[in-house]
Amino acid sequence: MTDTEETAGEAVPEDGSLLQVRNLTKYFYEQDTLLDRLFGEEPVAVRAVDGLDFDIERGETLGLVGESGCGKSTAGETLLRLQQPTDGVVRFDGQNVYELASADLDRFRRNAQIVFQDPFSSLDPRMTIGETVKQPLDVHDWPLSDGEVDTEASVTTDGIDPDVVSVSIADDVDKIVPPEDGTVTVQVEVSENSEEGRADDRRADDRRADDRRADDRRADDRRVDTDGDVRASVQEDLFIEVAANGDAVDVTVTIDRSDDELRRERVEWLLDRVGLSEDQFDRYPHEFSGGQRQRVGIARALALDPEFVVLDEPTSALDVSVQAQILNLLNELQAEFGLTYLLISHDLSVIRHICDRVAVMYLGEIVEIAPSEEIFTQPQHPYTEALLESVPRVDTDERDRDIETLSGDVPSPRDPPSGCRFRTRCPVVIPPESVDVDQVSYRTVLSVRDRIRDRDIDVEGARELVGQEASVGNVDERVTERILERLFDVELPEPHRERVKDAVEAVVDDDWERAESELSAYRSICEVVSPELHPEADHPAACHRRKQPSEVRTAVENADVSLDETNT
Ligand SMILES: Nc1ncnc2c1ncn2[C@@H]1O[C@H](COP(=O)(O)OP(=O)(O)OP(=O)(O)O)[C@@H](O)[C@H]1O
Repeated sequence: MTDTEETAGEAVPEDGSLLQVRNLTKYFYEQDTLLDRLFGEEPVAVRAVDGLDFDIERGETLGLVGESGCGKSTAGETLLRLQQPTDGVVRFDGQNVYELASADLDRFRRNAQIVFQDPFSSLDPRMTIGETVKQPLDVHDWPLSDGEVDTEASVTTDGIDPDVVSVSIADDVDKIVPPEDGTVTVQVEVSENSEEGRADDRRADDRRADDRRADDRRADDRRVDTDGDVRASVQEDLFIEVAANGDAVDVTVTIDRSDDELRRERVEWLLDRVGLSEDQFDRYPHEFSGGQRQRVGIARALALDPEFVVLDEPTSALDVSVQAQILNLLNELQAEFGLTYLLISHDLSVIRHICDRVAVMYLGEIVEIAPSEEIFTQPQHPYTEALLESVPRVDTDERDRDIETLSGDVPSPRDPPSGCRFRTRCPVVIPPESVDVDQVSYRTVLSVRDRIRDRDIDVEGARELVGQEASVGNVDERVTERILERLFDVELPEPHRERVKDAVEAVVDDDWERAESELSAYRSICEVVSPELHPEADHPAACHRRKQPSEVRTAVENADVSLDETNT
């Protein structure tokens, strides 16, 4: 059975990972309206996410890093099923999330949440922050009671014959007490009531008259009720009533609050847990700072007690001084609630602060994935090396690294470069064996060649300029020289300058095909074969200079170009 044929109900994780992503692909189609089709326009695919493979272990934080526009947010949203994938499978706890329906889908939606980048626009200004955090609880009808769950009492007695005690537990206590193996067990203690207990009981009665919900609690954090000589207690968030009738003792345990009251209690607890205060429940977002608003966003994401949270640039809209506080909070919450995170960020210093492993993304693809420290100390992909240039150095070894910085913009995902997508900006493109050339000259020749391919050389403009000059001699030769001057400003060594000159002469002759063939010998394996992540490598990098899967090596061998081993 293939991944796509898999049934939603199957819960068979391949290993212990919480999340398994296989070939996750998301294309957006432009020029795809009815009108476009009427006018004969072809749909254009924006390849935002193009075949991602990774796992996230339980309790782990995986970082997804890359420049703006490389597809990080689309990946995060697609794996949460906020966007429909074009292809691929995401298994959460062994289940294919794209095939989930009804109750399974609801469970996934509760279990997998997102914190958005911008705490200013992600909160509704008309809702109080309490309402904002409470909204997912309302939408999912929290707290949930499962009719299949059994309830039972575990009764301990002191001075009371256990045989005379009868305990009734409300069916819906699983809204508060989590079941284990399909059963909720409530610990009930029944004992003789002491003088001290009676006094407490009278005080509790007085308080109950004022506010039963909030104050009916004793110092030992248990709910207590007494009747005559009998005292019964249960965990503090449940309500207990005891009735001593002759020799019989009847104990009833209920929840005693409406769902709405329970939701409010949870929101107050969450606000407190993220460093805000329950008193702020009725305040509006505009009364809060950016950091506080992001705390609200985090409380909201945690409202339904998820296992997995996508953190999409959670600190990039915040002042640097506040960023560390939010990252520390996320760390604490992860430890407290056993959360698993996917942290999306363009900022490697944020990634370093919090991630166990890092996946580096470029133009819709993962180009390197490894434990966080290895990414920072032994980057394998030239793109990762270039990204690291923007991060302040931590130790001397790293300070001494000698790496060229990243130039230019990320190419359009509408028409990504062939082969290695990074090769148009890569400082270490591999030349063919037959071409002995330094990297700067090689990249210069390639850029001339690409302009010839794109017919992007203005011969007429050069002719006009030459026509205005008062020089003598062959016009075409002067036009060629003029174009060469404009195309590059480095001194190209021979024979490369001569070859480029021949190509430009062909352009001036208006023979673009001959021009292309003059430079065809410069074709790099990087533009012919796509490098891949080796599935068995500990630290895979999608670069021809690194260990490649056998199918890539075969494609390289079969290609018309071969790797120059001296450059690897
Ligand atoms: N709805 C859409 N329609 C068409 N193209 C889209 C759509 N959403 C995103 N894209 C394109 O997909 C590519 C990836 O965008 P995405 O927002 O996922 O990148 P990113 O790495 O998260 O960048 P940023 O940090 O700037 O959000 C971009 O080129 C973007 O323009």
